[in-house]
Amino acid sequence: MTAPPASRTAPPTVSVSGLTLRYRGTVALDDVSFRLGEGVTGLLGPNGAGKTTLLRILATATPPDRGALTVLGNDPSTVAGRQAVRRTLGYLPQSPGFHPGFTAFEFVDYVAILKELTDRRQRHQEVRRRLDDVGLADARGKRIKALSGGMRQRVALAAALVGDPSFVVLDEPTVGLDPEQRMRFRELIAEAGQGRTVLLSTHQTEDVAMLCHRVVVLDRGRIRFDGTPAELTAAAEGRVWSSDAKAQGALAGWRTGTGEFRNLGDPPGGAAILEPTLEDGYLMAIDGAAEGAMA
Ligand SMILES: Nc1ncnc2c1ncn2[C@@H]1O[C@H](COP(=O)(O)OP(=O)(O)OP(=O)(O)O)[C@@H](O)[C@H]1O
Repeated sequence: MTAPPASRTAPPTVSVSGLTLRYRGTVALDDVSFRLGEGVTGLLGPNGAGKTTLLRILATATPPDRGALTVLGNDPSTVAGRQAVRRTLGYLPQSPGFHPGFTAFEFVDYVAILKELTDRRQRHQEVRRRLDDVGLADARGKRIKALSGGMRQRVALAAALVGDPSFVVLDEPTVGLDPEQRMRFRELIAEAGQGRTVLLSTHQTEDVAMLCHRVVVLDRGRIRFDGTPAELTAAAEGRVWSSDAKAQGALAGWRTGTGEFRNLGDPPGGAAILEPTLEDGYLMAIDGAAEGAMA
């Protein structure tokens, strides 16, 4: 886990209050409020929790039905505010929507043009720099359709970081990557978090444990936890135990490689208590089982 940035006491970059959004009958976000400052914050939640919806609102791609949002003091509900937010924003969406015929350079350059980097020479320099940073210096001229999944993700990250945005929104950037690529991505995201506000949506609790100074857990459109990864892990303290057979009444329990069962929930008296992991804390949060510690 990275140390909290020194500027944590600085005013928040992003402030969200009472965000609510429905899709016909589905409440995707229900009265969501939080603040983000410098550094990498993880956003964890199961499928359908509302993560992408929240990120799309933060990236000004979708307006909320209700609630207020400010990014570096700008209000995206006005046209001028939206433009100001977009100038300070880097967004890696869940499906980056590449034009497969574009080269890596052309795609990042296209995003740089949308970000209003008008001076051609400076823009091209910036595009080369971002592609170099993600290790794609030799693949600049390659067509996106000829790149591997991991390389495409790196192009998408270069596009998110072009123009040096202050606020970076990453929607599951490590999905589908092999362990080595994920490690490389962690380095890049940690670097991106230096001096910037980064919100990282992921299903990987390991990514959060290794990268984030803070974690927000979203489930069924509501925030279930907001704190440090250590606090989320501590929420499962005394709630994980081992047994020879699957424990009755456990929230979750599975046989591990040693043949013993690892159980999560309310342990029986005398149970062999195990050290919790961040994933245990996360599972408790989404089961609403550790209510005292939850938001
Ligand atoms: N365009 C849409 N029309 C109708 N319902 C939608 C739409 N987009 C999302 N939803 C619903 O809103 C809820 C939140 O979806 P969202 O994609 O934000 O979740 P998520 O946490 O990003 O999920 P995942 O981890 O699977 O990507 C889900 O119930 C989803 O089915």
